[in-house]
Amino acid sequence: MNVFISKNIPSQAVELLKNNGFEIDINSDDKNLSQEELIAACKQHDFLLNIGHANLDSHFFSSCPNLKGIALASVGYDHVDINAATRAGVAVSNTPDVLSEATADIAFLLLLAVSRKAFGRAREIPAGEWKDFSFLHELGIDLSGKTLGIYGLGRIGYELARKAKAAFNMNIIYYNRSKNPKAEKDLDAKYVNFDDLLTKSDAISVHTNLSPETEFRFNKDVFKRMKSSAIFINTARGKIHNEKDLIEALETHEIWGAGLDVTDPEPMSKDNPLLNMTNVCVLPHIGSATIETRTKMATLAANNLIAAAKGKQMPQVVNKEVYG
Ligand SMILES: NC(=O)C1=CN([C@@H]2O[C@H](COP(=O)(O)OP(=O)(O)OC[C@H]3O[C@@H](n4cnc5c(N)ncnc54)[C@H](OP(=O)(O)O)[C@@H]3O)[C@@H](O)[C@H]2O)C=CC1
Ligand SMILES: O=CC(=O)O
Repeated sequence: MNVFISKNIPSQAVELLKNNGFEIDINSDDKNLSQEELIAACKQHDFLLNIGHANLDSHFFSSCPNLKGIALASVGYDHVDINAATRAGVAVSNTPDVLSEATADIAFLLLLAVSRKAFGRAREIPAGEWKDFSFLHELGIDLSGKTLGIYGLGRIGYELARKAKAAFNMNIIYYNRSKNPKAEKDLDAKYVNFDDLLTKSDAISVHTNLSPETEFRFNKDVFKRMKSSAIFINTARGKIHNEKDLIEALETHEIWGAGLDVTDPEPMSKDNPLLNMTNVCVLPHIGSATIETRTKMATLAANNLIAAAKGKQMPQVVNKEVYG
């Protein structure tokens, strides 16, 4: 069995694959591969351990007839045409749970940083703008006792809610398509409709997957309905908010601030106006980027491939129907 690994991963996961009899080829340049480069590599391989969000569509699957399984080193799989994978007989797995804490930490970091304008204030130092102590210059807002609205209270949303409750005693409200009884019991989270989420939250954090229903859900009309003192956080996918509308909402003070770990496109242009706003923090998609979490993600992906190579169901398979 051979596997193509599309970027460098922690050595523990590579060793695990080797010890289980895999022949390994790695894109050790660590550069993003175009779809044609990925196809050229996968044509020769039984399995793909995929890092990153390159589009794996029906053209990809029909061009790689030898491929038997793909282990994604991500929980999100909006970049994969799952129906095309199933039609091609390719099992696809992802990495749920192991990255929930780390990603919630980044949402929490953004929430706190935006509330205190930390990135904007830090930029004053290298710019030579920190002249004197000011009592009223660019003040932040407190989070304690405020209401955190979670759009998509699943695995990561739960971890953020838990942290916000423990650290700031925030009231948690949330909107999903179905209720989350564990969050209601553990955290006293209250289920609300989407309109109440917008009008009652002091901060809204997005944790849904990207889908046709969530794409551009946060747009001009939605930002208008939020409190003018509200903070918008998105660590899920850049396409869930409309960036032009977000910029306008910030410029016209329809909302108070924003924190983003995800943008559309990625990377964001270095000239993007969001990067110069004092009430905005943008990070380069680092939700799961800790040594421990990336090691767990790669190991989980490797274990899925090991199961597949033994003819077993991948434990974290996304398209179970591929097994018939
Ligand atoms: N920044 C980063 O580095 C990272 C980003 N992510 C992103 O975070 C996303 C969430 O991950 P995770 O928490 O594990 O996923 P989960 O599936 O556990 O949670 C997603 C939640 O969104 C809700 N949801 C889905 N569709 C809708 C909808 N149309 N309207 C309202 N709610 C909806 C779901 O509830 P229900 O089904 O009841 O509606 C569920 O509670 C990933 O898909 C990925 O895109 C993940 C990891 C790292
Ligand atoms: O964006 C990261 C993921 O795991 O999904």
